[in-house]
Amino acid sequence: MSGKLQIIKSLGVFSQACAKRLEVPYCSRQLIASRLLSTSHIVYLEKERAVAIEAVERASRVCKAVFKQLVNEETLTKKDKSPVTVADFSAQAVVNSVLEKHFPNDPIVGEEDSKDLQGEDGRVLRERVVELVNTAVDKPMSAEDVLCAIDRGQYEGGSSGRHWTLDPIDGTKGFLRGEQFAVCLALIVDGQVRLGVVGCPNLPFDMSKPEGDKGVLAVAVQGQGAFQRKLNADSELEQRIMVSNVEDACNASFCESVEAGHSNHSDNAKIAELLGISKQSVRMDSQCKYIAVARGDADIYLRLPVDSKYVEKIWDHAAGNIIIHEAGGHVTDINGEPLDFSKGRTLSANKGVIAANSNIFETVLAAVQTTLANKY
Ligand SMILES: Nc1ncnc2c1ncn2[C@@H]1O[C@H](COP(=O)(O)O)[C@@H](O)[C@H]1OP(=O)(O)O
Ligand SMILES: [Mg+2]
Repeated sequence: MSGKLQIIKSLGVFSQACAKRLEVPYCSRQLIASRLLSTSHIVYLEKERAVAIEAVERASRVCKAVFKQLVNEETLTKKDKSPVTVADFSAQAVVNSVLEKHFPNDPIVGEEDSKDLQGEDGRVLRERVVELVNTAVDKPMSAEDVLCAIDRGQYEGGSSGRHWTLDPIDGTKGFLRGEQFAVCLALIVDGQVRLGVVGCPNLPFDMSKPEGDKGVLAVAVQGQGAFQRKLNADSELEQRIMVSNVEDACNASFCESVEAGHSNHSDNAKIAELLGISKQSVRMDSQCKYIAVARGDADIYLRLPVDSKYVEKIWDHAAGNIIIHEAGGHVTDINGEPLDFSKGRTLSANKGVIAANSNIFETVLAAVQTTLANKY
């Protein structure tokens, strides 16, 4: 069989999904095939994309169930961190077991390990996690299976081969406040992020209707654009998302961490002043900020260091980074360097993060560098 024919045959299983993303009606397989053949990278990572979406949707369902309980539960004070801990471990076990089923040889850099769930000290937490995980997987998992699944996340990362990186709940503070949090999964190949999926269970689907449907799944594969769909909805319909087209930085709006301990609010304020920005900044926890910029809800994401010691982790940025790029935006650190995901579990070659649309990026970077001159 010729190479061309082989590609067309292999299109059978996913041509409908591709049609959705190409924004063409689901039409003849031949038409889709001709489009795919003319841009052959579009078929790249199709299975990985589908599996990552499934994993993030399952884990998001688990997190959302705990989140709802936490928000409604009167007996739990928000100071009790155990619900988010249970959801965090459970989400990592669920994602890792989905990945293991489909890609048993792929290592995973995950935020959590099973230490706190071991032995008699970890028994209560372990039992709660095992029960929750079993609400979200097809095949029952024993306590041992769950601990093993969590510990598949201990890979050290690096610059060669492929691995996944997972933040099972990014924005735990937002989760506990009843606000934004995200399940974030990315695939890194030879040090480059190729696929990112972010599940935002509490983010309005349409920011102009903040009280409308909540739950967004954002996804991007390198070279294929960024998309959003409703999280855990019956429909798999996807909408292309794009960064804003603001051309003058003074008309832009900032998106920043709620936590002043994660990103320097006072430096952000100085930069806003320098750029002539008068709009109030949007404060939000987690990688939801990347999604807000990727779909034009805000124009600039600044994550400025609060001290010289903190080193960012790859799971906190990989998925958001590719989604911004594929939505037409730009991401670098405060020195204008691309985020380097080849250094292991951390972004040890970078300091801080700046994301914005391409029109204003250079102006924003210059303002950041003027403000932070010689500080880090
Ligand atoms: N000093 C710090 N600077 C930047 N990020 C931090 C710092 N301390 C913790 N974080 C991380 O910020 C992320 C949440 O960011 P955001 O404010 O945007 O929601 C978490 O993953 C958190 O990591 P950890 O979960 O290990 O505490
Ligand atoms: Mg995180």
